[in-house]
Amino acid sequence: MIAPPSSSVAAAAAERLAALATPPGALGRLGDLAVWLAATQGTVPPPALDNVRLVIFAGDHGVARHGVSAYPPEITAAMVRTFVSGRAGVSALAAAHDVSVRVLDLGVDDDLDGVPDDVRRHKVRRGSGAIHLEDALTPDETDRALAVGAAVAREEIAGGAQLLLSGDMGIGNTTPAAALVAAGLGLPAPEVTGRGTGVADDALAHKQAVVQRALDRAGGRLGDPVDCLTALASADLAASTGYLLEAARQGVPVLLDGLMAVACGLTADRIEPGAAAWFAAGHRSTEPAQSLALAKLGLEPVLDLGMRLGEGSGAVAAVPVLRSAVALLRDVALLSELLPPDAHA
Ligand SMILES: Cc1cc2ncn([C@H]3O[C@H](COP(=O)(O)O)[C@@H](O)[C@H]3O)c2cc1C
Ligand SMILES: O=C(O)c1cccnc1
Repeated sequence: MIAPPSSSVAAAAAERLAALATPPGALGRLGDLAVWLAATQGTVPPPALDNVRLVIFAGDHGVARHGVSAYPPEITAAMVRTFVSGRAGVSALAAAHDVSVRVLDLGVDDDLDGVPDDVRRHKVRRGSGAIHLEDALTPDETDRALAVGAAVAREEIAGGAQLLLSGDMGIGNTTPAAALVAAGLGLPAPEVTGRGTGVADDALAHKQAVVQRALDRAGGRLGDPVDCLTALASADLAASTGYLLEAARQGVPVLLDGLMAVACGLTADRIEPGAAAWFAAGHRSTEPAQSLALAKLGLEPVLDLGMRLGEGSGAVAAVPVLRSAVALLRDVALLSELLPPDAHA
């Protein structure tokens, strides 16, 4: 069981919120976020969020060669190069909101020649198994990927991260992510499977069948979250899970993104219950499994913009809202400062 953010700091933050020169409740969810951020940072008011870091976990998925995505797997390596050159969707958002971006290859099916060593040196394997036919990983690869993710979280925390974000890149990855959510929630494939990059109706029906075959193949292992990573996930999703788990263990808050981040967050909370108390949800994705998993974790998304990009983009887009919450709890006067002591109602 992972210890939750400090309840005494949360109480002190709620007291300050109630004393601000605003009507009670007038800040809506910004007030709730400010209290949560204060509790996770351990101080009232919380510090300005100057050090926000995104790590993108990249990898290929054997299932992507089986008609589950609207795009070919070669896009994965091409997008890793695009993150490195700072020209992806999430790069634009991160630059606009002063969020650092680090991309790591856990399982891209390409050598990524010429890409910086920090990106390449975390590779666990080239491509993960096609989950409807075989396990994604060996148990040893799962353990290694979890350990890589945890080590990366510790590195980012040692670098001063006040808030961590995780992003994903891997054509086909909405299929294993949906399977992880189905396993965690005990739901059948049709309820969790979405269109990902935008597959048409016939491909969606096929994708549902693929997810169901993967769940049936995993069988008795669905109750064990680490076994689920081995059977149903991938090196990149296992590493992302290890990263989220370690952030929670270290008491550093995480802003989750879309389906992949939330599927990994759900898996992290299954591995060590209580992890989700350190997570907030950046946005609501169009993928049904993401909303189902958020509901299970008790997380209400900050934004609901119809986004379905991944890469960490929905989390980065929500960072200014979290900074707004902090600014209010830090910088607004107290009602008691406005009025002489005997003028209170
Ligand atoms: C150009 C491009 C950039 C992306 N950036 C993130 N994704 C997103 O789409 C993929 C998941 O959807 P599916 O399971 O349908 O393949 C992942 O790579 C995810 O990060 C992208 C997809 C494409 C095509
Ligand atoms: O939920 C997401 O983040 C998502 C959805 C579709 C495709 N890529 C990512």
